[in-house]
Amino acid sequence: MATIVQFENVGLRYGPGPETLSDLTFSLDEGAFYFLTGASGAGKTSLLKLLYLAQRPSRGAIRLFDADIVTLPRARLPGFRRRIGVVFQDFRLVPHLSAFDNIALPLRIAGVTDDQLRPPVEEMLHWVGLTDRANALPATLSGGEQQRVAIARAVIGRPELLVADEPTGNVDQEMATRLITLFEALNKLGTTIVVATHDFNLLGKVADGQMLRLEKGRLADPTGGLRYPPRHGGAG
Ligand SMILES: Nc1ncnc2c1ncn2[C@@H]1O[C@H](COP(=O)(O)OP(=O)(O)OP(=O)(O)O)[C@@H](O)[C@H]1O
Repeated sequence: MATIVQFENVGLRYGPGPETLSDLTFSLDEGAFYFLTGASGAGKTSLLKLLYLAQRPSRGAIRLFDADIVTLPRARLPGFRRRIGVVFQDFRLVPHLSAFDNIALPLRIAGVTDDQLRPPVEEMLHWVGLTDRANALPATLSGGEQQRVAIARAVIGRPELLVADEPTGNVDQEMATRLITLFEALNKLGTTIVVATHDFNLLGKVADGQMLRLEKGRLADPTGGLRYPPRHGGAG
C-alpha cells in the first residue's frame, strides 16, 4: 500500500518552552482509516495542524502526497491544502453564508457551476439531517448542527485526505454513528481519514480503523507502552 504521509523525528515547539510534539516517526497508508486518541493536551490538534499544513514542524521531516512539505515553497501550499478536507474543532463556518452555501464552498472554489453543485449539496444536507436548515445562517444553528455543516463541507469535495478534530463532540450517539458511516463511505472511495476523538465508542464502529495514541506529545503504542521512549529516560 502506498504511503500518503510520512513523519520522521518530527518535533513541534510553539514558543520558548518544551516541545508540544516530540520524536514523531510514523507513516499513514493511503486509503486507510485512523483514529487519533490521547488525553486532553496530549497534542492531537497540534498533530492535525501539521497534517493539514496549518503549522510547520520545528524539526524533523514530513512528506505528504510524495512531497517534502517542510521545504515546500509557500506559494504551493494552497494547492496542497485543496487536497485536504478539514473538520475544525471550532467548525469555522463562514458566518454570512447559509448552511447550503457553506457546504457548497469547496465545489464553488473548484469551479463547479450552481446548477451542477445543487444535487451534491442537497445530498449532503440530507445525509447530515439538515435539509430543512439549508437556508439558515451558522449563528442560528445549534453547535451540533454547525458541526454537521462543517463535516458536510469537509467531505463534499472528496478530498484525498480528511482530517477531523473531534467531529462528533457535539452530537448524540445516533448522529455520531451516522457521521462515521459517512466517513467510511468516503474512505471506501479512497480518502485517507484521520479522526481525533475522545469517544472510544467511535473506535469500535470502523472495522478497519487503526489507532494512533498520543501521550504527552509522543506517539505511544495503542496497547499501552511508549513505542518511541525518550532516549535519556525522561518522562517525555
Ligand atoms: N498556538 C499555541 N501556542 C502555544 N501553545 C499551544 C498552542 N496550541 C496548543 N498549545 C499547547 O500545546 C499542548 C497540546 O495542545 P493540543 O490542542 O494539540 O492538544 P489536544 O490533545 O488536541 O487537546 P484537546 O483534546 O483538549 O483538544 C497544550 O499544552 C496546549 O496548551
